[in-house]
Amino acid sequence: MKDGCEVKICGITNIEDALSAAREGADYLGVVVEVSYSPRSLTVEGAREIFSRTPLPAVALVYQMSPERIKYLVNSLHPHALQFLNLAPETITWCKKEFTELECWQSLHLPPAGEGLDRENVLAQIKAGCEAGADVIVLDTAAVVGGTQRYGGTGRTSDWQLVRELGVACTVPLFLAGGINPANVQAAIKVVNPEGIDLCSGVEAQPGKKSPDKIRALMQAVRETIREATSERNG
Ligand SMILES: O=C(O)c1ccccc1NCC(=O)[C@H](O)[C@H](O)COP(=O)(O)O
Repeated sequence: MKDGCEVKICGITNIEDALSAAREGADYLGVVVEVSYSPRSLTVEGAREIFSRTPLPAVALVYQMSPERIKYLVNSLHPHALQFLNLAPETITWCKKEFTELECWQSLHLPPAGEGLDRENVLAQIKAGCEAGADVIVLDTAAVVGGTQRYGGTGRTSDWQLVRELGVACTVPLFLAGGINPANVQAAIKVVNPEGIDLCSGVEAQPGKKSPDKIRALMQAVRETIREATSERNG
């Protein structure tokens, strides 16, 4: 088990939730920006208060955004990182040249646990993201929710044993996402041993609104898992 596990609380839609994530000790927050299929999506203008007031490094999640709009977003919000929801090796390479301080995170999607997976295809995507210069690979679950195919915020877990195996191909930090909540986070960390976890619906009171109590319970469980692993390692 690694020495720690970073936590990104994603799908933040308001400054109160951003401050609550910071208070409870999260490492990053994520804001979905101009992604039409997300119920948690904000416009660049609507996200301004969160990015300007949060004490945490803030990640802007985008889907097929044009280079012009990316420039506008970066110059308006000054995010710590852009997270690409579609496989975007060329955009990552361009961003790293254009904005030298900006981190680029790449989301990749797996089916829910128990559904078939094209292993070689996922490995090729991990390789493409890493070679393009991604700073972090996020392995998330894609699933049909309410009759619609969704690429994030599904509340569904993937096959974590498989994620652990696929993660070996990552030459950059791996974050696990998809269906993580206070009740299963210990198992998620123990099975996958990721550098970080990324979660959204598992700490919500209702869609789009976080529960401070759930964030606290999640963070306590993460700390407990790391503490146990450290004391086991030290005998
Ligand atoms: O949260 C959303 O609504 C969302 C929609 C479309 C793409 C990404 C989205 N969220 C991004 C995240 O990074 C979530 O933390 C990740 O998908 C895990 O979500 P969940 O299964 O709800 O924990």
